[in-house]
Amino acid sequence: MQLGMPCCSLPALHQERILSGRRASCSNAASHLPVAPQASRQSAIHSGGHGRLHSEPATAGAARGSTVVVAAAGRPAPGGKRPGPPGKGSPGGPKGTKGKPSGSSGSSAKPKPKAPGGGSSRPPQRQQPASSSRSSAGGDAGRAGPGAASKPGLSPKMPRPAGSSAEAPEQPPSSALSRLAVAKPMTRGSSPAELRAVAAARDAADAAEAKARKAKSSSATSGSDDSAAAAAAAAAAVAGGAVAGGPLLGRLMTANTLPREGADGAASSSSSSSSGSSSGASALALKGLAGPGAASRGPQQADQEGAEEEAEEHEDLDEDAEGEEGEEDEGAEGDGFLLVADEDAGEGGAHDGGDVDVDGEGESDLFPEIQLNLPPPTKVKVKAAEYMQSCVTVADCPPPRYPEFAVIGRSNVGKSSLINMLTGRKDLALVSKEPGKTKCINHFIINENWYLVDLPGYGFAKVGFQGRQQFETFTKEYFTSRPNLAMVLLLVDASIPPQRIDLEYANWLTDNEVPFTIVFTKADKRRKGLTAAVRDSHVTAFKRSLLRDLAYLPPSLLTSAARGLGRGELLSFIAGLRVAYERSGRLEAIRQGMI
Ligand SMILES: Nc1nc2c(ncn2[C@@H]2O[C@H](COP(=O)(O)OP(=O)(O)OP(=O)(O)O)[C@@H](O)[C@H]2O)c(=O)[nH]1
Ligand SMILES: [Mg+2]
Repeated sequence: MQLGMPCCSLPALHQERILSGRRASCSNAASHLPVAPQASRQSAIHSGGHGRLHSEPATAGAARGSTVVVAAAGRPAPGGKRPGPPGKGSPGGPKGTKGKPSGSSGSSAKPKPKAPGGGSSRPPQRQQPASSSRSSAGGDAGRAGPGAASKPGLSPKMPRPAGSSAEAPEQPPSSALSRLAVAKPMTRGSSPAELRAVAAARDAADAAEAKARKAKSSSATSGSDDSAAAAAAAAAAVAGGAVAGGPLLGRLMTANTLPREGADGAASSSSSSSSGSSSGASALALKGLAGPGAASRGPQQADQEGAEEEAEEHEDLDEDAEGEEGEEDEGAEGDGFLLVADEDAGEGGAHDGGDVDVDGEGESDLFPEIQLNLPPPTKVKVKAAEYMQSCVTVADCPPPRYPEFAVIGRSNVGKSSLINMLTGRKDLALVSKEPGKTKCINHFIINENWYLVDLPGYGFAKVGFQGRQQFETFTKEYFTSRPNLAMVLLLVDASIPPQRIDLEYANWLTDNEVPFTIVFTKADKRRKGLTAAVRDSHVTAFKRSLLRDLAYLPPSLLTSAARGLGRGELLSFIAGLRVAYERSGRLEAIRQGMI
């Protein structure tokens, strides 16, 4: 399968003027992803308990979709409601070494180094505090972003209104793109009855699928046509979906009945099929992400592989990161999730969200994870990775010509480090022990055909309310209005228990139909009391907590920027998303000004 091809040359890209505010019109970056949420069950990682997330009435939640989100991705339709930013935002900033603040949306291409936002002894800072970026000139930095904040009904503290299920995203106006992925089975606020219905639907789908497989295998010997069985399975799934969440859910669940790749990589019959039709799409997801077998080889398992490695000081992180320029990524196939090694304590300081209560009673160990219709895993080589610019408004971002992947998470969770690890560059993004380093929307162009974006972290108390508001505002505005945003990587520190602010952020993304994938970080960390098992329990607890609001979990994987763990897996996942994105036609629509 061919990975995304450059639609235009880099020079051309640089010459193009920065897109001027086209935000809200775009429905959603992910809607185009040929994704299909799926209710496959994953074995769970046993953890000791789980978190109790909100104080909100347990509206059981519905599938809010993360799953859906992931799959669906939609952005709130104009006028749609956007719950206010969840947590507290924190400033952050990539390392500024070379470029100039985005604001330079100007036509020019290469950003000039700008004074380090806080810079220090580091080389030229490429990033600048929001307020200083050009966009800020436009008045963005400190203003209440057009995003959520300015929208009615938004509340910076994310608790979503109970019964928000009714907030089902509106269909974006005349979107020429497939909305398959936008389907949102259920939304938060679903009643317990709805949840039970979802569970029943899942069971029905699973049963139907099993039946179809059985029929297929028997037909193989009997020579009978298995299409009837498959159809029956699909029908059953649809029926289940209808019960649980309506037609859309049924549609999504239908995907469940499609052949999918086995956990071990045993390609299913349709693994190479083209996207689009459900029948052709390989219903499988990347190994270890959402596939049925994922469960068995989930993050936890990853631990076992590298569990004994020693943890490293944060400062040494870069040195340990795997991959050098041009290095071929290994492990995209087969090795599944990575990792883990061990080590020391958390950096402290950055969390102010508070641990989530963990109690773990009675929750199922089976985690229903969304399944994406992506191409088979592939090895990815990062041949080129360059810093482009920094800005604080969507209007000042680079032209939306390529699929874009943004990294978000609490301050100090390892966003910039992950970018360096993925690209195999030590100093592409600015890393610091001090929370709040990244302060702008920093664009990096990879292989000249996709963007990686580093964002300010949230939850950094020291920034103060106003500062958090600022960062949150433009960050969320970015999420909800960047037309080419293909996927958000929500980083969650696996070395600490679930943090309320992370859960809130996940809910916010879901509510706003921003597709996201959870990337657990710092899998290598070890300290007293933090063993691989404890780390796994954090991962499990986080997932369980999410399931209190979502019917399905978004894809997730475990990583360690210090060890390079998860690099191949994540690059492969991104490659698949890029292909899906291209096929969706959304980029083309953006290019043609349709979105
Ligand atoms: N042990 C370990 N430390 C890590 C890992 N990833 C990041 N760190 C350390 O965590 C600290 C913060 O890393 P950053 O990449 O700057 O975090 P960030 O999320 O970009 O932070 P802000 O920009 O402030 O929001 C640094 O000291 C890193 O070395 C990891 O995988 N393992
Ligand atoms: Mg950073």
